[in-house]
Order: sequence, then C-alpha cells, then structure tokens
Amino acid sequence: MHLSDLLKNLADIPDQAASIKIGGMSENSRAIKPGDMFAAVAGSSTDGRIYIKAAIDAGARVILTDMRPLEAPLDDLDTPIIMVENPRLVLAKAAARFWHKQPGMIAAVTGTNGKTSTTDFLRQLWTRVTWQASSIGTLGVKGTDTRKMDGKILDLPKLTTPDSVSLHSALSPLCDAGVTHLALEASSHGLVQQRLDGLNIHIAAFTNLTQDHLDHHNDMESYFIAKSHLFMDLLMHAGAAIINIDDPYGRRLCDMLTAQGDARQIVIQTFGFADDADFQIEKITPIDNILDMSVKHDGKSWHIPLAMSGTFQAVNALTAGIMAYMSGLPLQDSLGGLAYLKPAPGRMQTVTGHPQGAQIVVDFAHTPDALRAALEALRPEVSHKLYVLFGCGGDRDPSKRALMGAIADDAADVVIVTDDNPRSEDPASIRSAIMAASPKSIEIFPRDTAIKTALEQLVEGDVLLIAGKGHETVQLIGDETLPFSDISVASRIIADMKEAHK
Ligand SMILES: CC(=O)N[C@H]1[C@@H](OP(=O)(O)OP(=O)(O)OC[C@H]2O[C@@H](n3ccc(=O)[nH]c3=O)[C@H](O)[C@@H]2O)O[C@H](CO)[C@@H](O)[C@@H]1O[C@H](C)C(=O)N[C@@H](C)C(=O)N[C@H](CCC(=O)O)C(=O)O
Ligand SMILES: Nc1ncnc2c1ncn2[C@@H]1O[C@H](COP(=O)(O)OP(=O)(O)OP(=O)(O)O)[C@@H](O)[C@H]1O
Ligand SMILES: N[C@H](CCC[C@H](N)C(=O)O)C(=O)O
Ligand SMILES: [Mg+2]
Repeated sequence: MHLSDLLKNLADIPDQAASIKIGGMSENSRAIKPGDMFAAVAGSSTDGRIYIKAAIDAGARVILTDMRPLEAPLDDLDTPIIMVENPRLVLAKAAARFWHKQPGMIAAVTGTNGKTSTTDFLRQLWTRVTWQASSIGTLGVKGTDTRKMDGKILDLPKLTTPDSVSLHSALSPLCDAGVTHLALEASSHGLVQQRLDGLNIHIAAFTNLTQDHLDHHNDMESYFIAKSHLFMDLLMHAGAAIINIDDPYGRRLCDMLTAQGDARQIVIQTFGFADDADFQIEKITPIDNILDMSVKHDGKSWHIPLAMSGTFQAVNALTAGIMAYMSGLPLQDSLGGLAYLKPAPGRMQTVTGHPQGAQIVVDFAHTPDALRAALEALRPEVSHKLYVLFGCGGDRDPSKRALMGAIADDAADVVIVTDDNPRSEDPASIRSAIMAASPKSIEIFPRDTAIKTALEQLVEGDVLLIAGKGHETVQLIGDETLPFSDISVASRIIADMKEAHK
C-alpha cells in the first residue's frame, strides 16, 4: 500500500515520501521487516526513538513518531520521518486500513474484573445459535482453531488486549476463516495505549471498577478515564453501551454518555440490582451446584438457572446475555441461552476428588475486589473452615498487596500466603507486604508446597480457594517462565493422597 493511501487524512506526508510502498508496520523494531513502517513511540519503560536506527537497519522504509524535536543523529536520516501528535493512534488507524477486514459484529468488555468471563460467555451464546464467533483476551483467541488457518498462525502477544498491529493483522485471517462475531477484552492499558482504535466496536460493556493497576494509572480517576475511552470515543455511532449501574463508576459513565446528547445515537442498557436498571436482577440464589437468577426486563421476569457458582458469575452471564440481545439475538436465545453457559477455565473451577471430601476451587482473583467476591461466594458452602491460598504478582500495583491481605484475613478462616508470579521482584518482600495486613496468615512457599500443605490439612466441610493464577500454565520468576498450573498441581497432589490412603 502506498504511504499516501495508508496515512491519508492521518498525517502530512512529504511529496517525496507519498509513493513509498509499505509492506507492513510495527511499533517494535524487533518485528520490523524490509519495507515496513516503524512507529517510534514513547513507552513506560523506554522510548521507541532509541530503536529507530535498529528499525532502519532491519529495513524500515518510513518512521512514524511524535512531535518532539528531532535530535542528532535523527535529524539527518535518509529515511523519511513523519511526525504526528499521537503516533499510537495513527498507527492503529493505519493498521485498520492496511489489514482492513474486521468481523461484522465486534463487542468489547471493559472493567476491573469479569472481562474474560463475560467475553467467553458472549462467544458461547453466539456459537450456540451457530453464529461463527471468536473471543480475544487473556485466554488468547478462542472459538476458532487458529492452527487450521492456512498456516496463518495468529501469534498474538500474551496480553489481555493485543497491540493494534497484532490485532488488526489477526482479524484478517479470522474473517477469512468465516468469523462474523468477535468479543474482545478491553484492558485499561490497551485503552490508554490506543490498542483498540480503528476497530468498529458496535457494543461496549462495563462490568465494574475497583482498585487495580494503580502503578500504571496513578489514581482511580485516571483509571476510570482510561476505561471511559471505550464508551466516549471508540464505540461506534448508534452503538450499544451496556453498563452495570450498581457500580458508582457505571452510573457516572451513563451520565457522561447522556450528557453527550443525541449526536452519537448511543443506546444505553443498564443492569444491576438497582431498581432503575433496564435489566434488573431480582435475586440470585445458590441451589445445590447451580445458581437461580431472576431478572426483570420490560415488565417480564426471567428465571434463569446457571451451571456455575459465585453471584458475580451470574452478573457476568447477564452482561453477556444483554450484549447478545443487543447484537440481534432474541431474548429467548440471549437470556434463555444463559442456562447453557460453562464458566471460563480457572474461574471458580472445582478440583474434585479430595480424599476427605473437602471442596477445592481454583479462581483467577488477583485484585482486592475479586478476592472478596470469590471468598464471599464460597462462604455459604463452608460447614467447617474456609481456607485461602494466594500471593500477588510482582511488577504490578504494590498497593493491592496489603488490601488483599486484609480482605483474606477478614473473609477466610485460614490464610496461606505464597508466591504468584514474582517477575522481577523479590518474592519474600511481596509476601511480607501481604502478611503485614493479615495477622492470621501463614507463609508457605514455593506455591506447590503451599498447595500440598493446605490439601493435607483439609477435612470434610472445608473449602480451599486457590486464588490468583486461575487458568495460567506458567509461573514467572525472575526472567524464567516455568511450567505451573494450580489445577494440575492440586489434581496431582490429590491423586497422590488418594494413592497413599489405599
Ligand atoms: C506497561 C505496558 O503495557 N507495556 C506494554 C507496552 O509497552 P510500552 O509502550 O510502555 O513500551 P516500552 O517497553 O516502554 O517500549 C517503548 C516502545 O519501544 C519499543 N521497543 C522496545 C525495545 C526494542 O528493542 N525495540 C523497540 O522498538 C516497544 O515496542 C515500544 O513500542 O507495549 C509493549 C508492546 O506492545 C507491550 O509488550 C508491553 O506489555 C508488557 C509486556 C506488559 O506486561 N503489559 C501489561 C502490564 C499489560 O498490558 N496488561 C494489560 C492489562 C491486563 C489486565 O488486567 O487484564 C493487558 O492488556 O494485558
Ligand atoms: N463481575 C465481577 N465482580 C467481581 N469480581 C469478579 C467479577 N467477575 C470476575 N470476578 C473475579 O475476577 C477474577 C477474574 O475474572 P475474569 O478473568 O473474568 O476478569 P478479567 O477482567 O478478564 O481479569 P484480567 O484483568 O486479568 O483480564 C475471577 O476469577 C473472579 O475472582
Ligand atoms: N492481567 C493481569 C493478570 C494478573 C494475574 C496474576 N497472576 C499476576 O501475575 O499478577 C495483569 O497482568 O495484571
Ligand atoms: Mg481477562
């Protein structure tokens, strides 16, 4: 594609550069191939401008960057440098133009917790009525067997929201494979880094906003503003905004959208326990292994049995149901279809077979609010003691550690503090920060020893929540990526315990 077409109305292009042919693009010099455009952007740990020379050596034909003055040697390069106010935004729009195919229906979910569950549920609802659907997020690409796609392997980075180039280059083969419906997770990092700009987003949902990622956003206000970008700027004209108004930030989002007036024709659908919600949850009652949810909409009550545990999962399911409805599914299939949903892996997933009959649950709770929600969901199932075993990720918001320690201390009977993904941090200091807020906590590491110790202590009537890593299959320690799965470790230890009991 000629540069003049790629960047039309996005940037001023010098005449001598207009006819340059561009064969691809990236914001990462290490991914540049001959003929590509390199976007040199300022990041949180380094500055892409440092890598301009490396990108040119790798074959970059054009550089896109911000308006900061060019210093030597960048002011004297043969390769054209195009300067724009917001290179991430221009890159995202150029990527959308370059790869140009997108599924006809794109729905995005944002919020601190519940994005993976909700997008997974929405994909299941669409698939159930035979619409060809995929989801993209923390679990990667789901719903389409990417290995069978003509050798076009979708090599998405291991992020909840992939960068714009990875995303747009992945959508083309997904469309070629017949995908018409896409559910996406919109992380706050992704939103501020413009990873989703250029996408035609028809439906956007807001689950909740509680503390996480304050290392990146500094305060809750900036975190909220990052999330609101999805609704205020990215959601298409006449799109649908589906908002949890039990959350004060959700109410605020509704007010902000309403204050924009009619120009964008956004249809707002609210949900929650609140009396004024369009989809009002009347009750969610656990009965045996299911949840019985009743929801009032348009004067009619829907009684929906759900094969999952945790009130929050029912709320996520409802969010997905409303999204499906707004995408054109009749209520019988959208709300009615909720009865057929399966929880996403690692979300309140039970590991069966404990020799004493204790209940073991693996859950991805890695924020204070999620930990409380998961423990509160399990409390009714405990007839003896509620155990929780968790740690906190390194290189992530350190202020959530003490909060999670305090919540565990308050909501569980036995608290075992261990390692999550310490990454570059000292694991012992992460554990100490958690334990400082939990007088009853016991420190056990490494994580498999902690799981074994807990499993061996459990008796009938106990429930153990293994929180924080959910579906993850690796543990990140220093620079190492080691195989580790809470579900496999717990299953193996239970099998060994049973063997020893024989
Ligand atoms: C904090 C963060 O989001 N970092 C992501 C981001 O980095 P950044 O723009 O801040 O980049 P940087 O490392 O400062 O580098 C600046 C620029 O120099 C470029 N560079 C750098 C080195 C080099 O040799 N050549 C080169 O061109 C980089 O590609 C980048 O464009 O852009 C990079 C390329 O797209 C991402 O890989 C990187 O994700 C890191 C690995 C990460 O851990 N991100 C996490 C925090 C994240 O994004 N999480 C969210 C939320 C999770 C959730 O709660 O759901 C997610 O969506 O996954
Ligand atoms: N609606 C909700 N309200 C409160 N907590 C929730 C809710 N949904 C999920 N959780 C908790 O958050 C955890 C993560 O859920 P999920 O993976 O769906 O969220 P996410 O927003 O995709 O997380 P991430 O930011 O890591 O991508 C769950 O395991 C559960 O403990
Ligand atoms: N998407 C989240 C996942 C955290 C999972 C937890 N196990 C950790 O490593 O902190 C993040 O990147 O912050
Ligand atoms: Mg997720």
